[in-house]
Amino acid sequence: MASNFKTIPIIDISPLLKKSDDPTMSEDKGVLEVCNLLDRACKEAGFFYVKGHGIPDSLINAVKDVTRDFFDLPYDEKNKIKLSAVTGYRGYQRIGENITLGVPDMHEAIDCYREVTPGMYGALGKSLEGSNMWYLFWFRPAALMVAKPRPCWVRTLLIYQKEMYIYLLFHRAMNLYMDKCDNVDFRPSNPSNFKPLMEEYLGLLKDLSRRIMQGISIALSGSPNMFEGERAGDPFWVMRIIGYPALSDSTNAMKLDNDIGCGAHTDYGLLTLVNQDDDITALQVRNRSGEWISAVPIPGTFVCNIGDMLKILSNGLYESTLHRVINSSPKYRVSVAFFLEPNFDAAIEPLECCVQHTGGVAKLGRAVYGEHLVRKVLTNFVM
Ligand SMILES: N=C(N)NCCCC[C@H](N)C(=O)O
Ligand SMILES: O=C(O)CCC(=O)C(=O)O
Ligand SMILES: [Fe+2]
Repeated sequence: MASNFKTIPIIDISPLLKKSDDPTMSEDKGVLEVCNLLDRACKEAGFFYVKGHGIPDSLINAVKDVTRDFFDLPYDEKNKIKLSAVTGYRGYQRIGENITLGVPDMHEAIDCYREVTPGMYGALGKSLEGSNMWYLFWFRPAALMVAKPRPCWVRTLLIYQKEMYIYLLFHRAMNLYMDKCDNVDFRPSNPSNFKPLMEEYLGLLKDLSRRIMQGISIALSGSPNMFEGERAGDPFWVMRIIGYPALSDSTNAMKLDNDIGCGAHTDYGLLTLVNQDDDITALQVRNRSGEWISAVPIPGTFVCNIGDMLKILSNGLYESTLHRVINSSPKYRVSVAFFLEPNFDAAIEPLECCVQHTGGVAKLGRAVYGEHLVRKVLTNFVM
């Protein structure tokens, strides 16, 4: 239900954050003002900037710096944490590996997901089983061999599932071991603070996005905790660490054929928070008449947008707006997108309060979030 918006609103959410632990928050005047602004933004654009979010600028910038450091590494180094089916689709994807609308995207990225342990979500979660790859392991190939198909006599002993289990345990043990060994020879120094920095950031963004969801609950005339419990009380999350080559980057032959950093798409979950480079305008948002409106960087803010699951929950009152990225600047652009999602196994359907606000009929069908995500992930890559 997006409108013909020309600009993306900026919302100071500090009054909402101040009251997020207060059970009577929905009676607070300051909170209600923020919720009104959220409601308008979610109806009109499905996009807004948030300021007054409390995440220090120094951390926001350090996350982008470490991202740039990673993508500056030679390709062979980056590929040591290569994304594949075996890693649960976590890790590094080179330029052109992610596909949108059938076209290779001109970005490279590290995809991270909440850890999925073997059997955690049964068959639904199988393809995403794994934990994130924060280190460039020189002994990772050895770990991968544990999970690779073996000669027949071994295969009869170790069926794929067992191999996977061993691999995941090994991977986790390596992570624990690496955490303990600061500055030991084999520990890559590139970038040395990658994991602790990203994990600190993740922790804060999970918390922040859940608090914004409280505001959205109130905006939808529900209780502040409408998204807790079975819907998103144990939320899944996704983080994409992304780099977009500069227009003039002649090292990238594919760039000649396609200048789209990321093709037009909607996000899959509830709410996305994008931390983008301050000096390059590249993210574009589509309004109802099909015009592309730039989400010009505003330092110190996050660009926030609605995902497919919140569109369903709101019975279409809020739009998961199409957006794309085109980096036509002569500089390499980085962004880090955090996605708050529902519980992995949540069955998502229009909320009663939203059905009432939209003519009394459920316009959108039910979806199991994990199925939606897995369907997307499995069609996003050529491998
Ligand atoms: N989790 C998110 N939003 N990922 C977006 C990735 C880029 C779009 C993807 N190839 C697609 O076609 O959906
Ligand atoms: O890089 C950006 O600004 C946005 C990225 C994005 O839309 C996504 O990864 O879903
Ligand atoms: Fe997106």
